[in-house]
Amino acid sequence: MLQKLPSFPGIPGPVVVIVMDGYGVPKNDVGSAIAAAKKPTLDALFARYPHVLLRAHGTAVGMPSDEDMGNSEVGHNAIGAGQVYSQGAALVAGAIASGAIWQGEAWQQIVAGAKAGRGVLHFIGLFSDGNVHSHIDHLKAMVLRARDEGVKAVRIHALLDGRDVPETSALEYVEPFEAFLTELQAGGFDAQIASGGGRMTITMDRYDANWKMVEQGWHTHVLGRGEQFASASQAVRALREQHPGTIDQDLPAFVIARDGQPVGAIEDGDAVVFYNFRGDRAIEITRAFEEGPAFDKFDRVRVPKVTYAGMLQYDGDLKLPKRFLVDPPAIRDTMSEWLSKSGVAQFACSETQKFGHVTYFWNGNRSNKFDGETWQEVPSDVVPFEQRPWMKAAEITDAMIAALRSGQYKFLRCNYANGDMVGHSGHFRAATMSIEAVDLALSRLLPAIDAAGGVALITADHGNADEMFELDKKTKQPAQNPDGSFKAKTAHTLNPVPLILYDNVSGGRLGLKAVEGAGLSNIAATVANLMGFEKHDAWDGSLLEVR
Ligand SMILES: O=C(O)[C@H](O)COP(=O)(O)O
Ligand SMILES: [Mn+2]
Ligand SMILES: [Mn+2]
Repeated sequence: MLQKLPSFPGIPGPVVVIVMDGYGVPKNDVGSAIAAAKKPTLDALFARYPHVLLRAHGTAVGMPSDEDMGNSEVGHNAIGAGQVYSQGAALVAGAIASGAIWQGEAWQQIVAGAKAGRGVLHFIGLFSDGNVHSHIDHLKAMVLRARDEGVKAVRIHALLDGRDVPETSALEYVEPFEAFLTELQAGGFDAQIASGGGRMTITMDRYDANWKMVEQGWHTHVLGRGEQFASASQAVRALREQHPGTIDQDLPAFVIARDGQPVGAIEDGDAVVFYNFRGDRAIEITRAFEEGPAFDKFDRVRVPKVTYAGMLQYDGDLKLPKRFLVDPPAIRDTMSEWLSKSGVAQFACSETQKFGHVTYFWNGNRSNKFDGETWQEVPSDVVPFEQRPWMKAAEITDAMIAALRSGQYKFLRCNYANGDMVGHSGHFRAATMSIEAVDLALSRLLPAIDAAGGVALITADHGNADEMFELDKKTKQPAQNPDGSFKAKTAHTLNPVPLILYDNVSGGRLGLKAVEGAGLSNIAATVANLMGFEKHDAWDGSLLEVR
């Protein structure tokens, strides 16, 4: 049980944490869909309520360096755990640098598995240096090590990014990598890219939103079925010509073939490493490889008997995958666990695309609930979100209002996906509308919090819609394409995020302290204090000021 604060009994009603996914605060408003949006509710919040800025990127959320942007996993982990853990990106880089990864049983089984079969080791994963789900340097290190350990053939199944890195940057990764593999071939080692496709087209679905993507990925990587090309760089060029204006993340699948035969279908006796370290978009394909005949998400046609490993364990409760190369961060003492132990009934809600963020990531990458938690998922549309920038903001709000009115919950949390999911599309106008949808939602939700005698902390997990164009490094103005159009930016930003205390119950007693270096990990303690609890010892400090 958390201890009671001696000096403050807590607010009368519930505490609500509202995460506006992808809502950063930029230094200047050039290219900010947030600045361009009509958002009277948010404007009033910033004008009239206590607020501070929080760090949401780099080392403040456990990334290797302050050059690394934040992302939903590390952001929600930090909010939910109240602590900063070294995250997958840093853990994998460290395990490679120290060599610990090669000593691990999982890597040794992968190499032994490949050698015992046809001698083929496959790597499937996101092909960029975005460092959100994966890093291409990790892939390179594994290819080299496999060669040094005597694996005969490596096949790479490359998911094109354009979402955590510039939107049409695929060839900047593919071409040097092809050259790198060609050099290795000279030594008699057979390494090739075997298949691929845009990450939003195949394989990397999340939270059961669209298993068709995974089915298509299985057909591409495992069965070797699909449109054939001679190389990955040729595939990218040809597909761009066939689908003008399509950015990397949305490019169709491709298969590399010689004489009509796929060069890297996955067969019995092969070894497979899914080299993404982040779990949300790795779980479904992992299930397809690991589950037995009861698997019913799609018809796998053929299920090769392979030695399979994930880069990390993606779900600690489901033990998924069974074999993994690097231990995930051991996230302990989360806010949900300790509020649960303190008898606080908790409600969590988002739409499918962010549902796991506000439940599984929030709870330290665990898919099981703590006692007293209720989770509500609003099904997301399965469309490109620039076509529906309002997404399910209204329905999430309905669910939150109903939960508040029920009087059952002392702590509620939700995630509005809009700024992030629409921000990733690179569509400026749609992104402004996405922020307007969140603003409208807040205008309905906040009065319901007042009616319940509660307060809200309104924040975000990282930026996205706050910078919709790549900025020229020198001029800080939007960079231009040769045809004069602006270069859209689809990735997250390095900007801080707001923390607003919406409080109409304390009569002005409550405020927020501006603390140098404060970040997302300071929210849990702030929530605890608002409820009249001391923070857990493991949590970073509270920002609540009680006058
Ligand atoms: O998975 C994604 O959609 C992006 O790589 C990162 O977005 P998220 O961290 O906000 O989910
Ligand atoms: Mn996010
Ligand atoms: Mn995002």
